[in-house]
Amino acid sequence: MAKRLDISDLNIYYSDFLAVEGVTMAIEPRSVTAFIGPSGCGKSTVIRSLNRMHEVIPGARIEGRIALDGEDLYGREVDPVRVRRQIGMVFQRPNPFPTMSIHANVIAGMRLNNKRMSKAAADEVVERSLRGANLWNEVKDRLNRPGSSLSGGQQQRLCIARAIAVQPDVLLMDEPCSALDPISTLAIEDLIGELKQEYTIVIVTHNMQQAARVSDQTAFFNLAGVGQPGKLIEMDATEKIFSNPSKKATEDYISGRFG
Ligand SMILES: Nc1ncnc2c1ncn2[C@@H]1O[C@H](COP(=O)(O)OP(=O)(O)OP(=O)(O)O)[C@@H](O)[C@H]1O
Repeated sequence: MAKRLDISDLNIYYSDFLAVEGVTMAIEPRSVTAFIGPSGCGKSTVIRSLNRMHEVIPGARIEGRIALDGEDLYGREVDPVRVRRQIGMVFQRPNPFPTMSIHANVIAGMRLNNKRMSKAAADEVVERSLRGANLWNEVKDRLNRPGSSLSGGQQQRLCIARAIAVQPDVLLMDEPCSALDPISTLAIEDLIGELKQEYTIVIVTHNMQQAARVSDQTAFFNLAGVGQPGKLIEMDATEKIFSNPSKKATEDYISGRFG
Protein backbone atom coordinates (compact mmCIF):
# COMPACT_ATOMS: atom_id res chain seq x y z
CA MET A 1 0.00 0.00 0.00
CA ALA A 2 1.03 3.64 0.42
CA LYS A 3 4.20 4.16 -1.57
CA ARG A 4 6.57 7.04 -2.12
CA LEU A 5 6.87 8.94 -5.39
CA ASP A 6 10.18 10.47 -6.44
CA ILE A 7 10.08 12.83 -9.37
CA SER A 8 13.31 14.07 -10.90
CA ASP A 9 14.03 16.57 -13.66
CA LEU A 10 10.56 16.14 -15.11
CA ASN A 11 9.78 17.97 -18.35
CA ILE A 12 6.31 17.47 -19.82
CA TYR A 13 5.40 18.17 -23.44
CA TYR A 14 2.27 18.46 -25.54
CA SER A 15 3.89 17.80 -28.92
CA ASP A 16 6.50 20.59 -29.21
CA PHE A 17 5.07 22.67 -26.39
CA LEU A 18 7.03 22.36 -23.14
CA ALA A 19 4.20 22.74 -20.61
CA VAL A 20 6.13 21.94 -17.43
CA GLU A 21 9.88 22.16 -16.87
CA GLY A 22 12.39 20.78 -14.41
CA VAL A 23 10.19 19.43 -11.63
CA THR A 24 12.00 17.53 -8.88
CA MET A 25 10.04 16.56 -5.78
CA ALA A 26 9.42 13.75 -3.32
CA ILE A 27 5.88 12.76 -2.36
CA GLU A 28 5.79 10.96 0.96
CA PRO A 29 3.61 7.95 1.70
CA ARG A 30 0.70 8.22 4.13
CA SER A 31 0.46 11.95 3.63
CA VAL A 32 -1.46 14.46 1.55
CA THR A 33 0.45 16.62 -0.90
CA ALA A 34 -1.40 19.59 -2.40
CA PHE A 35 -0.52 21.16 -5.76
CA ILE A 36 -1.46 24.82 -5.93
CA GLY A 37 -0.76 27.62 -8.40
CA PRO A 38 -2.41 29.85 -10.99
CA SER A 39 -4.38 28.51 -13.93
CA GLY A 40 -2.20 27.00 -16.64
CA CYS A 41 0.90 26.44 -14.49
CA GLY A 42 0.70 22.70 -15.12
CA LYS A 43 -0.79 21.18 -11.96
CA SER A 44 -3.12 18.83 -13.87
CA THR A 45 -0.40 18.04 -16.39
CA VAL A 46 1.99 16.97 -13.62
CA ILE A 47 -0.62 14.90 -11.77
CA ARG A 48 -1.62 13.14 -15.01
CA SER A 49 2.00 12.27 -15.73
CA LEU A 50 2.25 10.51 -12.35
CA ASN A 51 -0.01 7.64 -13.46
CA ARG A 52 0.87 7.75 -17.16
CA MET A 53 -2.42 9.32 -18.19
CA HIS A 54 -0.65 12.24 -19.83
CA GLU A 55 0.64 10.07 -22.66
CA VAL A 56 -2.85 9.06 -23.84
CA ILE A 57 -3.03 12.49 -25.53
CA PRO A 58 -1.52 12.20 -29.02
CA GLY A 59 1.95 13.78 -29.11
CA ALA A 60 2.16 14.05 -25.33
CA ARG A 61 5.35 12.83 -23.65
CA ILE A 62 7.68 13.35 -20.73
CA GLU A 63 11.39 13.50 -20.03
CA GLY A 64 12.92 12.73 -16.66
CA ARG A 65 12.13 10.10 -14.07
CA ILE A 66 9.13 9.23 -11.92
CA ALA A 67 9.71 6.39 -9.45
CA LEU A 68 7.28 4.58 -7.18
CA ASP A 69 9.20 3.15 -4.23
CA GLY A 70 12.26 3.18 -6.48
CA GLU A 71 10.65 1.59 -9.56
CA ASP A 72 10.88 3.75 -12.69
CA LEU A 73 7.23 4.05 -13.82
CA TYR A 74 8.34 4.88 -17.35
CA GLY A 75 10.73 1.94 -17.59
CA ARG A 76 10.64 -0.01 -20.85
CA GLU A 77 9.08 -3.10 -19.27
CA VAL A 78 6.41 -1.24 -17.34
CA ASP A 79 2.77 -1.70 -18.37
CA PRO A 80 0.96 1.68 -18.19
CA VAL A 81 -2.33 -0.07 -17.40
CA ARG A 82 -0.74 -1.58 -14.29
CA VAL A 83 0.58 1.86 -13.32
CA ARG A 84 -2.93 3.31 -13.59
CA ARG A 85 -4.22 0.58 -11.30
CA GLN A 86 -1.47 1.22 -8.74
CA ILE A 87 -1.97 4.96 -8.96
CA GLY A 88 -5.68 5.69 -9.04
CA MET A 89 -7.28 8.97 -10.03
CA VAL A 90 -10.38 10.91 -9.05
CA PHE A 91 -11.46 13.70 -11.36
CA GLN A 92 -13.00 17.13 -11.04
CA ARG A 93 -16.48 16.02 -12.10
CA PRO A 94 -17.78 12.84 -10.53
CA ASN A 95 -17.86 10.33 -13.38
CA PRO A 96 -19.60 7.14 -12.25
CA PHE A 97 -20.89 4.92 -15.06
CA PRO A 98 -24.40 6.41 -15.01
CA THR A 99 -26.49 3.38 -15.93
CA MET A 100 -24.40 0.87 -13.99
CA SER A 101 -25.55 0.05 -10.49
CA ILE A 102 -23.75 1.45 -7.45
CA HIS A 103 -22.46 -2.07 -6.78
CA ALA A 104 -21.17 -2.53 -10.34
CA ASN A 105 -19.56 0.91 -10.31
CA VAL A 106 -17.43 0.05 -7.28
CA ILE A 107 -16.04 -3.12 -8.85
CA ALA A 108 -15.78 -1.80 -12.41
CA GLY A 109 -11.98 -1.63 -12.20
CA MET A 110 -11.71 -5.01 -10.49
CA ARG A 111 -13.75 -6.70 -13.21
CA LEU A 112 -11.26 -5.41 -15.76
CA ASN A 113 -8.37 -6.80 -13.76
CA ASN A 114 -9.92 -10.05 -12.53
CA LYS A 115 -12.90 -11.25 -14.50
CA ARG A 116 -13.60 -14.35 -12.42
CA MET A 117 -14.55 -12.92 -9.07
CA SER A 118 -17.15 -14.72 -6.96
CA LYS A 119 -20.31 -12.89 -5.89
CA ALA A 120 -19.20 -13.14 -2.24
CA ALA A 121 -15.77 -11.69 -3.04
CA ALA A 122 -17.37 -8.89 -5.05
CA ASP A 123 -19.79 -8.09 -2.24
CA GLU A 124 -16.93 -7.93 0.22
CA VAL A 125 -14.93 -5.52 -1.97
CA VAL A 126 -18.02 -3.35 -2.49
CA GLU A 127 -18.70 -3.08 1.23
CA ARG A 128 -15.06 -2.47 2.15
CA SER A 129 -14.64 0.19 -0.54
CA LEU A 130 -17.92 1.96 0.21
CA ARG A 131 -17.09 1.97 3.92
CA GLY A 132 -13.64 3.30 3.04
CA ALA A 133 -15.26 6.10 1.07
CA ASN A 134 -17.72 6.90 3.89
CA LEU A 135 -20.67 6.04 1.66
CA TRP A 136 -21.76 2.61 2.87
CA ASN A 137 -24.44 3.73 5.32
CA GLU A 138 -26.06 5.98 2.75
CA VAL A 139 -26.27 3.39 -0.03
CA LYS A 140 -26.24 -0.07 1.53
CA ASP A 141 -29.99 -0.51 0.96
CA ARG A 142 -29.90 0.52 -2.68
CA LEU A 143 -26.77 -0.99 -4.17
CA ASN A 144 -28.66 -1.97 -7.31
CA ARG A 145 -29.79 1.56 -8.11
CA PRO A 146 -27.86 3.34 -10.88
CA GLY A 147 -24.79 5.44 -10.01
CA SER A 148 -26.58 8.47 -11.44
CA SER A 149 -29.26 8.23 -8.72
CA LEU A 150 -26.83 9.66 -6.17
CA SER A 151 -26.16 13.31 -5.32
CA GLY A 152 -23.00 14.94 -6.70
CA GLY A 153 -21.14 14.51 -3.41
CA GLN A 154 -22.24 10.89 -3.12
CA GLN A 155 -21.19 10.29 -6.74
CA GLN A 156 -17.74 11.66 -5.97
CA ARG A 157 -17.45 9.36 -2.95
CA LEU A 158 -18.60 6.50 -5.22
CA CYS A 159 -15.73 7.39 -7.57
CA ILE A 160 -13.36 7.34 -4.61
CA ALA A 161 -14.77 3.92 -3.63
CA ARG A 162 -14.17 2.74 -7.20
CA ALA A 163 -10.60 4.05 -7.07
CA ILE A 164 -9.78 2.37 -3.74
CA ALA A 165 -11.51 -0.93 -4.66
CA VAL A 166 -8.39 -2.03 -6.54
CA GLN A 167 -6.22 -1.16 -3.50
CA PRO A 168 -3.92 1.34 -5.18
CA ASP A 169 -0.66 2.63 -3.71
CA VAL A 170 -1.38 6.24 -4.54
CA LEU A 171 -4.57 8.27 -5.02
CA LEU A 172 -4.46 11.30 -7.29
CA MET A 173 -7.26 13.82 -7.00
CA ASP A 174 -7.62 16.59 -9.57
CA GLU A 175 -9.82 19.27 -7.98
CA PRO A 176 -12.13 16.63 -6.50
CA CYS A 177 -14.42 19.16 -4.81
CA SER A 178 -14.74 21.85 -7.43
CA ALA A 179 -18.16 20.60 -8.59
CA LEU A 180 -19.47 20.05 -5.05
CA ASP A 181 -21.41 22.09 -2.51
CA PRO A 182 -19.72 23.07 0.80
CA ILE A 183 -21.23 20.20 2.82
CA SER A 184 -20.15 17.56 0.27
CA THR A 185 -16.76 19.26 0.09
CA LEU A 186 -16.31 18.89 3.84
CA ALA A 187 -17.29 15.21 3.60
CA ILE A 188 -14.61 14.65 0.95
CA GLU A 189 -12.04 16.60 2.97
CA ASP A 190 -12.77 14.47 6.05
CA LEU A 191 -12.47 11.38 3.90
CA ILE A 192 -9.09 12.53 2.54
CA GLY A 193 -7.91 12.88 6.14
CA GLU A 194 -8.91 9.28 6.83
CA LEU A 195 -7.58 7.84 3.57
CA LYS A 196 -4.11 9.25 4.12
CA GLN A 197 -3.59 6.70 6.88
CA GLU A 198 -3.47 4.07 4.13
CA TYR A 199 -2.62 5.88 0.93
CA THR A 200 -0.28 8.40 -0.57
CA ILE A 201 -2.53 11.23 -1.72
CA VAL A 202 -1.88 14.04 -4.18
CA ILE A 203 -4.57 16.67 -4.61
CA VAL A 204 -4.77 19.55 -7.07
CA THR A 205 -6.84 22.37 -5.66
CA HIS A 206 -7.62 25.98 -6.49
CA ASN A 207 -8.91 26.47 -3.01
CA MET A 208 -6.09 27.53 -0.75
CA GLN A 209 -8.12 27.07 2.41
CA GLN A 210 -8.68 23.52 1.28
CA ALA A 211 -4.96 22.97 0.68
CA ALA A 212 -4.28 24.36 4.16
CA ARG A 213 -6.98 22.16 5.71
CA VAL A 214 -6.21 18.82 4.10
CA SER A 215 -2.55 18.68 3.15
CA ASP A 216 0.70 17.98 4.96
CA GLN A 217 2.94 19.21 2.14
CA THR A 218 2.16 21.91 -0.41
CA ALA A 219 3.82 22.37 -3.78
CA PHE A 220 3.44 25.78 -5.41
CA PHE A 221 3.74 25.90 -9.21
CA ASN A 222 3.94 29.05 -11.29
CA LEU A 223 4.66 30.19 -14.80
CA ALA A 224 6.69 33.16 -15.93
CA GLY A 225 4.24 34.13 -18.69
CA VAL A 226 1.95 32.92 -21.45
CA GLY A 227 3.67 30.24 -23.54
CA GLN A 228 6.31 29.72 -20.86
CA PRO A 229 6.57 26.38 -19.07
CA GLY A 230 5.19 25.93 -15.58
CA LYS A 231 7.74 25.31 -12.83
CA LEU A 232 7.74 24.11 -9.26
CA ILE A 233 8.60 27.19 -7.25
CA GLU A 234 8.73 25.64 -3.83
CA MET A 235 7.48 22.71 -1.84
CA ASP A 236 7.40 22.49 1.92
CA ALA A 237 5.30 21.64 4.93
CA THR A 238 1.87 23.17 4.35
CA GLU A 239 2.10 25.18 7.57
CA LYS A 240 5.35 26.73 6.40
CA ILE A 241 4.08 27.51 2.89
CA PHE A 242 1.05 29.32 4.30
CA SER A 243 2.81 31.13 7.14
CA ASN A 244 6.36 31.76 6.02
CA PRO A 245 7.11 30.71 2.43
CA SER A 246 10.69 30.98 1.22
CA LYS A 247 9.90 32.55 -2.16
CA LYS A 248 8.28 35.90 -2.82
CA ALA A 249 6.17 34.48 -5.67
CA THR A 250 4.63 31.98 -3.25
CA GLU A 251 3.87 34.69 -0.75
CA ASP A 252 2.29 36.88 -3.44
CA TYR A 253 0.12 33.99 -4.58
CA ILE A 254 -1.07 32.81 -1.20
CA SER A 255 -1.77 36.35 -0.06
CA GLY A 256 -3.93 36.85 -3.14
CA ARG A 257 -1.70 39.39 -4.85
CA PHE A 258 -1.95 37.45 -8.12
CA GLY A 259 -3.31 34.25 -9.63
N1 LIG B 1 -4.42 18.54 -24.16
C1 LIG B 1 -3.59 19.57 -24.23
N2 LIG B 1 -2.97 19.90 -25.37
C2 LIG B 1 -2.11 20.94 -25.45
N3 LIG B 1 -1.80 21.74 -24.41
C3 LIG B 1 -2.38 21.47 -23.24
C4 LIG B 1 -3.31 20.39 -23.07
N4 LIG B 1 -3.73 20.38 -21.79
C5 LIG B 1 -3.10 21.40 -21.18
N5 LIG B 1 -2.29 22.06 -22.04
C6 LIG B 1 -1.45 23.23 -21.73
O1 LIG B 1 -0.50 22.88 -20.72
C7 LIG B 1 -0.34 23.96 -19.81
C8 LIG B 1 -0.65 23.47 -18.40
O2 LIG B 1 -2.04 23.16 -18.32
P1 LIG B 1 -2.69 22.45 -17.05
O3 LIG B 1 -4.11 22.14 -17.39
O4 LIG B 1 -1.84 21.35 -16.60
O5 LIG B 1 -2.62 23.62 -15.98
P2 LIG B 1 -3.32 23.74 -14.57
O6 LIG B 1 -2.34 24.38 -13.66
O7 LIG B 1 -3.87 22.42 -14.17
O8 LIG B 1 -4.50 24.75 -14.90
P3 LIG B 1 -5.95 24.92 -14.24
O9 LIG B 1 -5.69 25.36 -12.84
O10 LIG B 1 -6.57 25.99 -15.06
O11 LIG B 1 -6.66 23.60 -14.34
C9 LIG B 1 -1.26 25.08 -20.28
O12 LIG B 1 -0.49 25.97 -21.08
C10 LIG B 1 -2.28 24.35 -21.12
O13 LIG B 1 -2.80 25.19 -22.14
